[in-house]
Amino acid sequence: MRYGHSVETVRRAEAALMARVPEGALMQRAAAGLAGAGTDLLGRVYGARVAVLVGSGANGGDALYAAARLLRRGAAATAVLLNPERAYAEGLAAFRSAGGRVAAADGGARAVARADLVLDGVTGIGGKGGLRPEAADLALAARDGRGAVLAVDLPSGVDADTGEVHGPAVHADATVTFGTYKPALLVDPAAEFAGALRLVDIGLDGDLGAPELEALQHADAAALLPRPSGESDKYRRGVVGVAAGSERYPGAAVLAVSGALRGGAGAVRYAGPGGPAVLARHPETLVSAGSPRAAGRVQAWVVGPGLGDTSQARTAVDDALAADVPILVDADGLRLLTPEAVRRRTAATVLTPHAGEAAALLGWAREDVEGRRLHAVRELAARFGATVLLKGSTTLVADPDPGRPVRVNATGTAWLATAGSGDVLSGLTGSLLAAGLAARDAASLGAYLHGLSARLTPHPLTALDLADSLPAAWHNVSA
Ligand SMILES: NC(=O)C1=CN([C@@H]2O[C@H](COP(=O)(O)OP(=O)(O)OC[C@H]3O[C@@H](n4cnc5c(N)ncnc54)[C@H](OP(=O)(O)O)[C@@H]3O)[C@@H](O)[C@H]2O)[C@@H](O)CC1
Ligand SMILES: Nc1ncnc2c1ncn2[C@@H]1O[C@H](COP(=O)(O)OP(=O)(O)O)[C@@H](O)[C@H]1O
Ligand SMILES: [K+]
Repeated sequence: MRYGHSVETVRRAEAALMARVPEGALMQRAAAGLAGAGTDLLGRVYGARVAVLVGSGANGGDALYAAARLLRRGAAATAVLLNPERAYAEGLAAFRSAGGRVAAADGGARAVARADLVLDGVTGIGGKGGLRPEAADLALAARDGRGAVLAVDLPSGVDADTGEVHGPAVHADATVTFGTYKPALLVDPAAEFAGALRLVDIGLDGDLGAPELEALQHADAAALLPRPSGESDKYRRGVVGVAAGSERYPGAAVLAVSGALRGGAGAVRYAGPGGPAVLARHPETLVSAGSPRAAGRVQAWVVGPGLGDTSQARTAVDDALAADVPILVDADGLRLLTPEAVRRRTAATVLTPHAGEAAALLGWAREDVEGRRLHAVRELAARFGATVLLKGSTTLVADPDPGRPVRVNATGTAWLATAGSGDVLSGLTGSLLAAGLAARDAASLGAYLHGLSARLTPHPLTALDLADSLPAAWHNVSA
């Protein structure tokens, strides 16, 4: 598992560790990691030009010490001090004694424009609000300059805990972060500013408390994959019901079923008007034309993709909500439910909105959901008392228990932004529910396999291609 911790947790761990190690040791560990990453970006340090953006906190101190290391290896470095009286004094002294220059008050942008490498040490976990104007100007100069931009701990200007970005921020090619990931490095829009991530171990692990965020890694996904055993038969493996598609949108039924068939359940029952289209593509499906209540027993229902808003659609949603098995509600299904109906349920409910659907459920503007994804997904989970998978450039899974870390999916790719790929995800995740996974595991494993499958599919991909690559994603995870 990869973890993201809040600023408060990091500060507490840092204080506990600092009490046990010599003064300055953590900053030296940070600076060594940073100089290593800078070296990798530069390729050749000797003769390279480095610009160092220095705010008035320890983030600037890290950058100055790292630049001192690069100076000793033959680089030329210029520091741009945002607040000359308050730059990290010991770091500045080390930088100067290694031969570093300080830019004149108006020479910062020029130093940045000419640099091969820009070290962004304006703000780290101490940053508050959007960048101030002078810092914002330097962030823009770094973006427009020719050199690589390496952010120290976080790209300056992003909100460490929420992943929100208010105004200009440094757009980094890479970020070196210390001790643990911060939520902003894993959640858009901030994560977009961070570039490639490198975690430097500064010895914080033992002192870190509970994380805010966690991201499945291959081994975690492998451990969750349902596998048939000697005692398995198709019913014991779990049967997933799919109530999706309509006369108008029969394709959604086909796509949801194609995901469901590759999710580990032993059988897929389809209930609704899309039966002929489903059978034409997937003859192994158990098809009935009526509502979920009239279909046979299942261990989980998927309801919503392409349902429309007819009375038949409403009945399908009501039936699924009334079933005493885990359900996943997506797309049109989300428009047809109320928080009360979801809260009344005793079995698990997974809601899978994209930003527009989440906005409608919350009564927010879509941009607010996209700008405040962590807040939105937590708020939805709390209001509905359900597990919520919020789709988009970052996929997040929040549990109704607010004490549990939000899961963030690291496998996604923008190639997933293709019509019908969400239907495949619904079927897949519902199938994992039917196979017996807990709601947050099913949702986060579903997102993991879905993203991985997109990476294994030649581009540009279609939703059906994506479903066809799911077995390869399973194999990739379990190999
Ligand atoms: N955790 C650890 O274990 C370790 C942490 N380490 C490092 O320490 C960093 C945290 O250092 P920190 O606490 O000194 O705060 P930091 O991020 O430098 O920024 C604060 C300064 O920025 C300013 N400022 C604020 N907002 C601003 C804005 N919008 N626009 C412009 N300026 C703004 C604000 O200035 P002021 O408001 O006071 O004028 C304040 O002085 C951490 O990220 C990591 O790099 C490592 O050394 C290794 C061990
Ligand atoms: N920019 C992006 N980066 C990564 N994944 C994306 C991006 N845009 C969309 N996705 C993913 O693509 C899928 C789209 O689902 P959805 O919005 O329900 O589309 P549809 O209704 O057409 O099936 C989701 O899994 C979502 O997370
Ligand atoms: K920074």
